[in-house]
Amino acid sequence: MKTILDEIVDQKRIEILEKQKINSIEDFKNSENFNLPVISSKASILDESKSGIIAEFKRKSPSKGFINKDANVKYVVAGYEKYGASVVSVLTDELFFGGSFEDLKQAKATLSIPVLRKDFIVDEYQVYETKAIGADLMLLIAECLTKDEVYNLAKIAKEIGLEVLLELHSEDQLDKVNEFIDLIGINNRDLKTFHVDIEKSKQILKQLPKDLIKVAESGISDPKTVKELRKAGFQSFLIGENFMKNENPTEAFKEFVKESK
Ligand SMILES: O=C(O)c1ccccc1NCC(=O)[C@H](O)[C@H](O)COP(=O)(O)O
Repeated sequence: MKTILDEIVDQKRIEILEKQKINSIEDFKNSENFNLPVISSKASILDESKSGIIAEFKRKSPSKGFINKDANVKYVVAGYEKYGASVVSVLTDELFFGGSFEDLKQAKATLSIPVLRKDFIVDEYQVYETKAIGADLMLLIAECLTKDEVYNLAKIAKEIGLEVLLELHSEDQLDKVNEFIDLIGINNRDLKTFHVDIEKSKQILKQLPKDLIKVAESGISDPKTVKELRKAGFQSFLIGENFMKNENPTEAFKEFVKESK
């Protein structure tokens, strides 16, 4: 039976074929943003004046449906930066997450901290596209890529100046880590069942390469969990729904940061 992740990846491949009729990789290389320097997420996360949190702008999700459909991207991300986010993550998938390139472009135009393109990257076309829309950091999800695919996509990303966050969900994906990866995320959410288990992050942590920045991802809703995960060795925390489910995500973020110190 097809999982939601399979469905998302199938849809991505359809979208790529359609997009290739409109823009080529050459077009991306000639675009305005392509040669602009990226802002380093590694440096921003290691900057102790910030919270270590990668705060996410997320309108809806397959696990929860609509979260905050009409949120104002500029307002929300400006608040994230003001109250101490290290990086802002923006969903760019439209069908399953209600995101868009426009959301990411508006976020980028508002912020001086790095922006993560949160999407399902399965083809080199999307890597060039990620740079062209102005992202600083790109996500690769080990669960939907082979070891060779992770290697090739991350290598291209590095060649064009992007930083790469590789997301793992289990120990058996550790062999997909390579020299082009900058940050490793452990996703607490099983992308097949949507079950969230915070212990997942801690279990895999000890086996991760020492020199890479470690990000605990998904299902974090209690500032105490951040304290716990920081103590265990995580430097960063990717959190979306817990802020976006509020009418004012910025206020929720501000309070959360205060309590997670
Ligand atoms: O969020 C989902 O339902 C989801 C389903 C299938 C694939 C990916 C999914 N989420 C993407 C993410 O990585 C999360 O948005 C991110 O880690 C933040 O999680 P949360 O704090 O739980 O919103």
